[in-house]
Amino acid sequence: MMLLDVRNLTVQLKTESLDVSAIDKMSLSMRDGSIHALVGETGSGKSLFARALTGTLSDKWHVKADRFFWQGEDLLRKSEEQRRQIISKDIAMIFQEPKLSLDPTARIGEQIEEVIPKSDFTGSFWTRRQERKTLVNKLLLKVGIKHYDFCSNSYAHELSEGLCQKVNIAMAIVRHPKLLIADEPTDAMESTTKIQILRLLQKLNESKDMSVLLITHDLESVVQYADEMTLLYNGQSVESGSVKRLLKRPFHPYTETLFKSIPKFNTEIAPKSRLETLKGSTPPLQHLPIGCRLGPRCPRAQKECVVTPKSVKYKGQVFSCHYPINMES
Ligand SMILES: Nc1ncnc2c1ncn2[C@@H]1O[C@H](COP(=O)(O)OP(=O)(O)OP(=O)(O)O)[C@@H](O)[C@H]1O
Repeated sequence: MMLLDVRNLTVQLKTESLDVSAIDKMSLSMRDGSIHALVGETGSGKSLFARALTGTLSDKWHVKADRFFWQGEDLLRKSEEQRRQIISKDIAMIFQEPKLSLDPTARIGEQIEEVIPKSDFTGSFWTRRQERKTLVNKLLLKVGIKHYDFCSNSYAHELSEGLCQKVNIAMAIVRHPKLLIADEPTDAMESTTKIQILRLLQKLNESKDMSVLLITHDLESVVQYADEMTLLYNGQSVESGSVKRLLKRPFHPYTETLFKSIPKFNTEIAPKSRLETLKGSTPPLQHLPIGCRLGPRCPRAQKECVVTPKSVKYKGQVFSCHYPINMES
């Protein structure tokens, strides 16, 4: 079943000097129980998309979409309040820089206790204190923290980044969300900690049947941990589909270049030769090209590319390009 189906989501920034679509008709469909990666260079709009989904953008951003289905339910037909209730019950989010998400003035245990729903406490008033402690310890154990007493008695600054991210995950799963949005959860972490966090998310996905939207620019993690991916360039969805298929046969030239820019995925490259990259750099929000935003950097761009390409579904993948590659095979 489809967990999430968003079509043509646009996020506009309207100020006195600027009126621009930071996200331009982006679509994303996610299967229930999957790990879906949302991939894109820095500034491509990954976090904006996540915040638009969860309704946490400020008033200067204007969000509209043609379709927003959650577990088969049309959320666009609901009132804002109903939408907020559904989303806050079913979707949780963790962020990069895990220490900043925690309160520096409270011990970890106290912070976790605060997010445990009252309905989880079943004992009498006199046993509450012990019950709270047991629930906190159980949660910490669930995210792989064996020294739970030490952890719950500490402040965020006394713990490592990896431990703080595990605490954030513990707090996020306390209400058993259907979807966990992990916004660059391992950014700037050293590789062993990064693997621990990604494995934990994978384990929770398998054991708790919790879907994960993994926001990242790290393609190696995507290939290892995600089932499906959506690739974003400058606020436009480029291509989406199963990670394995996209790696094997991308239809969009941007997807191909991105995979080829990583030596591990570019087996044809001769020793000491240059890795493939696109010329130029991503334009700022104030100077976005019209039509396909990759146009000025794309080796296959032609006149037609000044018109935004429509999404095409082909062999299980969805891509937006006037001149796709690998179509004949
Ligand atoms: N509060 C804001 N005010 C103005 N522009 C913003 C704001 N937040 C984001 N943007 C712009 O919106 C675009 C998308 O930003 P976003 O943070 O979603 O990118 P991202 O893909 O998540 O990048 P990163 O990987 O660096 O987190 C960027 O051009 C960014 O400069």
